[in-house]
Amino acid sequence: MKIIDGKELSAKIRQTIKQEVQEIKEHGNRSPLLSVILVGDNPASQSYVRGKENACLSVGMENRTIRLDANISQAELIQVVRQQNEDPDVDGILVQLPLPDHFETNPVLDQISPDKDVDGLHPVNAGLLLAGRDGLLPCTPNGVMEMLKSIGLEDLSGLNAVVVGRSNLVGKPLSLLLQQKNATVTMAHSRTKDLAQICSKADILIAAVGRPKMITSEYVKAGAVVIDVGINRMENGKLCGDVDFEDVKDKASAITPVPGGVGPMTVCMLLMNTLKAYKEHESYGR
Ligand SMILES: NC(=O)C1=CN([C@@H]2O[C@H](COP(=O)(O)OP(=O)(O)OC[C@H]3O[C@@H](n4cnc5c(N)ncnc54)[C@H](OP(=O)(O)O)[C@@H]3O)[C@@H](O)[C@H]2O)C=CC1
Ligand SMILES: Nc1nc(=O)c2c([nH]1)NC[C@@H]1CN(c3ccc(C(=O)N[C@@H](CCC(=O)O)C(=O)O)cc3)C=[N+]21
Repeated sequence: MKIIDGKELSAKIRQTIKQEVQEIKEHGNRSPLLSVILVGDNPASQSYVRGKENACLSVGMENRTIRLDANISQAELIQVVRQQNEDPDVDGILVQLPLPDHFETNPVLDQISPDKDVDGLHPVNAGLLLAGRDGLLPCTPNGVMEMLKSIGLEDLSGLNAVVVGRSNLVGKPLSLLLQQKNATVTMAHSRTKDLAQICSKADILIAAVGRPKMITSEYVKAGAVVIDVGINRMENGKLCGDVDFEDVKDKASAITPVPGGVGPMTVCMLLMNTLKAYKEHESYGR
């Protein structure tokens, strides 16, 4: 069984991003800039945002974190998003989710200019993905595809993929990307009947649910590739995936760990999207 090391793979990809950023700056151009908007003081969100700041630093990109009080209004938050849209130095805008309860998420995300939507969550980018056209892809799904590519799974013709979870952030876009690569995709969710039986037909099994260790060996076909997107914080403070790693590892042909799996790839794809947005911005000479 092979462990797909997301930390190692993301470090490798970050290295190429770093080189490109360096070349950009050596030619006297401005640096790509990611702007992260954090509302409130949710500890998990704060830690993710620090992770994004460090990632930008590690590749020499500029980073701006806008920390806002949890009590600001929806209108005030939208004003901040608009300022970032209008700022020509800003290539990428990310509104850290979840927002505090009194905000409506979709109307806020809808305000992000699609060309700066490095999370790939704006309806325009979601629509481009659905249509199989070029746009900014959501980071976690894109990171999973990179992990599959790294073990030689690029064309998925003839393979069955089962994605457990159908969120707009992960399950739904990932299902589309897998299908684009010619996998035969099943999207499973909380209303799915006989989940274990369906999962056990998968050559590629993806867990994006948010239930610690729910995927045990009975869900897994011998030799399957198992990708664990879940990030669950346990009472002891440790992170745990949706897959019961110890139980599944000897049955799978390849498996991603948590931590050190999909999480670091997500952050890496965010940098890649910011660089992509930068290139688009520069070539259109705004
Ligand atoms: N590694 C990373 O970078 C990232 C990790 N995550 C993690 O991935 C996980 C999923 O995130 P996200 O998609 O945002 O979560 P959501 O809560 O938005 O979606 C969860 C999905 O799982 C389904 N589900 C819930 N319970 C079951 C069940 N018992 N059996 C089958 N399906 C079930 C839900 O079904 P239904 O639609 O019917 O409700 C839903 O589609 C979380 O642990 C999250 O922390 C998220 C983003 C990035
Ligand atoms: N607008 C928005 N976009 C997101 O992409 C987004 C979000 N909001 N809100 C929360 C989720 C979650 N998410 C993670 C990113 C990195 C790790 C990550 O790097 N995890 C490390 C461990 C980090 C640690 O130790 O805490 C790992 O798995 O090895 C995890 C989870 C992005 N999300």
